Amino acid sequence: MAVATRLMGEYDVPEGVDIRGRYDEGFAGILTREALQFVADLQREFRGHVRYAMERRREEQRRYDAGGAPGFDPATRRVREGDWVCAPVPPAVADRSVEITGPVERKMVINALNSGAKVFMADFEDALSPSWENLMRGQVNLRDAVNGTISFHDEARNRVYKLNERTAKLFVRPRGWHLPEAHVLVDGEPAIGCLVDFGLYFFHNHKQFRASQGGGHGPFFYLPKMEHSREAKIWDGVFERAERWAGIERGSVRATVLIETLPAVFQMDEILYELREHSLGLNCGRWDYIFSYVKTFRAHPDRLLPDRVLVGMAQHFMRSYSDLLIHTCHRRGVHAMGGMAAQIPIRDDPAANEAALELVRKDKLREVRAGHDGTWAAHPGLIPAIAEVFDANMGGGANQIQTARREDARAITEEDLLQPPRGVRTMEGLRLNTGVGIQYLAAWLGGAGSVPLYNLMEDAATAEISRVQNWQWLRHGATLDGDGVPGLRVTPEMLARVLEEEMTRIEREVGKDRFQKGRYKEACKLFARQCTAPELNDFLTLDAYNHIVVHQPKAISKL
Ligand SMILES: CC(=O)SCCNC(=O)CCNC(=O)[C@H](O)C(C)(C)COP(=O)(O)OP(=O)(O)OC[C@H]1O[C@@H](n2cnc3c(N)ncnc32)[C@H](O)[C@@H]1OP(=O)(O)O
Ligand SMILES: O=CC(=O)O
Ligand SMILES: [Mg+2]
Repeated sequence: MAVATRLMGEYDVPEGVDIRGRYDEGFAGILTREALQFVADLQREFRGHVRYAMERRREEQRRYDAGGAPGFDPATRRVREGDWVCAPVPPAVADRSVEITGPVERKMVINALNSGAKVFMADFEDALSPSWENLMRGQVNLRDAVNGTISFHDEARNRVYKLNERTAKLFVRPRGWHLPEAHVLVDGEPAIGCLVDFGLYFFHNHKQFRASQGGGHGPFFYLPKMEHSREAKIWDGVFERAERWAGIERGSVRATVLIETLPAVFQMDEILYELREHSLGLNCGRWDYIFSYVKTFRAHPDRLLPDRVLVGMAQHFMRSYSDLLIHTCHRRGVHAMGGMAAQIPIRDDPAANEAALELVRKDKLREVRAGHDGTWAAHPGLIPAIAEVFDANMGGGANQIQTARREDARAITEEDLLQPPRGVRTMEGLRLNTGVGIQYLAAWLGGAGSVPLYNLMEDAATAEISRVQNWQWLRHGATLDGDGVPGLRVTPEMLARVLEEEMTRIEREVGKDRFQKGRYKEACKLFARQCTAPELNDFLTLDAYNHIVVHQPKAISKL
């Protein structure tokens, strides 16, 4: 009988699975044979559906490129007009007034769970650079967090971090459908990243989570970047498959879907319908939504965006999206979550800090008055101010699902949702996009997926806006109409000059040493290539991902 020999320093994998990431004993506790079998089964069952859904995305984009636009689908009118509701919200998460988000980094996980927020969304997505190390450490951190054993020793400060008695409820955001996981091969192909994230987390945590956090429900998830209800249907199938495997009740797993692509705003009822037994509502992912507006209309020169800083929630198309999302969720009996204000605390300047806090308060006041049931905080320092605004304006309830029906939003039309944002385009806008884009990418290549830049939080979604806006302005030779210089158009020469000047400025700001040690030059090259590509690439992180994949050679010594 043939006996498979496992080499020392090699993961114990089931048939058809190959792990190409670094071996680590801690990671091996996550990448067990049984867990990998579960992940491989998910891949095999759903990869065909995902491939088809991605092909349909490309097909739709070709239609938009030919002059079309997204809209409500006449074929699903009955779903939109029907009187169905989603499964009731589990009591454990009825109150989600403040949710903190952050990457799955060990200290941050502890800080976020202790932050006083009702929910912590642990992020494998916009806030994480998906290197093998980050992903696997993230899984270890989440397992330890769910088990309640997580701790962290900050040696520099000689401070030990542990969980408080009361912690936020954990939601996990896996990557989007489009991202592969190059370190996990199933049947010779890179795995679908989000099924690795979901599968490993679910496998190791479902039991403990339901007992300690979910009150019999859970685990809970956030689902990013979907464009169509068929993609939500795949997730529904994944959840059902996981529930059957675990022998738990159908509808235990719950998820909030981010509405953060322009096509998805026309599919909100349909998305909730597909997930109606597993739904925990929708969230306004405003930053990716802006990115998606540019991407969807990349071939439409009449829809050029103004400066990034001017595309806020006060723009008609953004307000319409948030209002319709609230109406849709409340009609279906689930949470309508608000989004992320980009401001973060400014430690060394009290006046600037107060001004930033005031902007956050204003944004949150708009959200709660509009009817949102909760919102996101990027930083623990913002939680008291955000909680105060929500507590004072939610009428004493855990949420506004029954009290803020927003029937007026029924009148929102396709034109409202597509109306181009207003404002000027400036050289300063081009510079800011460029400087932020390069610095973010340099951080991402170095392993940090969310960073503070010029007192704002930047992550993959905000960086995408910078990239696609530069691309759009260049592609269509946009006129910079806010600088008082008539006829100033964005050209390849202008962008090349701005790239060079921004690199000089970044070097000055971060210092020669950090500049040399950092990955700024590589980031600049990548960012420039993305901004000048003849065809707009779908995702910055897809191109950049190749730069962070590290395949390990096979181990050599025997067990
Ligand atoms: C578009 C979207 O998708 S939004 C959602 C995705 N983006 C995010 O989740 C961004 C989350 N925020 C962050 O990552 C961070 O706040 C940053 C990178 C913007 C700033 O982080 P820092 O520079 O570390 O901030 P700062 O130095 O002020 O941190 C102070 C303390 O707060 C902690 N902290 C800051 N943000 C967070 C957070 N989101 N969650 C948990 N802890 C946090 C830090 O770990 C630090 O802890 P310590 O005092 O124990 O060392
Ligand atoms: O994920 C959130 C967003 O705004 O993008
Ligand atoms: Mg997003």
